[in-house]
Amino acid sequence: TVDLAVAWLGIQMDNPLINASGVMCRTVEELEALRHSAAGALITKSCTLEPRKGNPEPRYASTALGSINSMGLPNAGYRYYLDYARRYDHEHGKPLLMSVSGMSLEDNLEMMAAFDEAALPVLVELNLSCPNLPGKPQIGYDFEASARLLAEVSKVYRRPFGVKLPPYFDPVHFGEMADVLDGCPSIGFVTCINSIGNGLVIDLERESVVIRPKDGLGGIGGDYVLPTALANVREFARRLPGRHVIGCGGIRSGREAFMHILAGATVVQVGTCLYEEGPACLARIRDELVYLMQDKGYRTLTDFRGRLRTL
Ligand SMILES: O=C1NC(=O)NC(C(=O)O)N1
Repeated sequence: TVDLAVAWLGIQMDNPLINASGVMCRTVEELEALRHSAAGALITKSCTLEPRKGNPEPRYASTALGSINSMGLPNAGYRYYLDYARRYDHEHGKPLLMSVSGMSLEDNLEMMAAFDEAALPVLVELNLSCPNLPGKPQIGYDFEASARLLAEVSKVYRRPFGVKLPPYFDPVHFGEMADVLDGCPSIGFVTCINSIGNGLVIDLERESVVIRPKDGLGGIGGDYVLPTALANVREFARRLPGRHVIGCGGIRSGREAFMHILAGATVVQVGTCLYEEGPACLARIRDELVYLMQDKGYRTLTDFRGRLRTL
């Protein structure tokens, strides 16, 4: 028999699959559907201080190989998600993670202080990587700003938390961001990766872009991003041995889930595939992972986590 159980950062999951923040997690109805799915845990849509409508539509499109999105952080505001977390049955339910993505340092500090005050048994994932706010850079690409933000947040949020990172594409950058995170003891986990920012998908028949915001630029997800996601998981897992890495990017079957864990991920998040296929994909991916482990003779995730061979 295969055992998919994972215990990390004080939470217990019966399988390593979580939705990627932003997918199927903006409303209580969506979160409840996730809670009743095969997900081992669930995470809320990145919240801002006040509710946001987000970017003008069309702002999401799928392609044969994945997706492009420029949602623009549409969400009900942090109080809505904090309220859901207050009413949540943490004792008997699946672990609840909360994503926070303030529009400014002050907004992030105000929200994180409120989460600290609420003292709920949730894990917070601070989003450093939304690529879709016109005129706003991804904080994760500014190492000083990231270090300052994490130092300030650690003062108002006195428990371990995580960060959602953008993809990096150069060992120098893996090293610089790992140094920033190494210098922040509050960081218990890093989620690699967010979408690959500012891609452009073209509709050949219409000779047009496919989403309205930013003249068609948006975050890329799906099959396109798997190699980049795996590299970021492996590089941060190597550089931050005492922290957990959540793998996200390109998972659509047990095979990619296995690869992320082999590369060092403790647990994984599913985005584009969940958006396109719906919550049933989580049971399918979970079962595929079990069969793959059986074929390979593994009984638990620790039997192969982080054991990617090099040549
Ligand atoms: O962090 C984010 N990543 C994305 O790919 N899209 C959303 C968004 O645009 O809200 N945010």
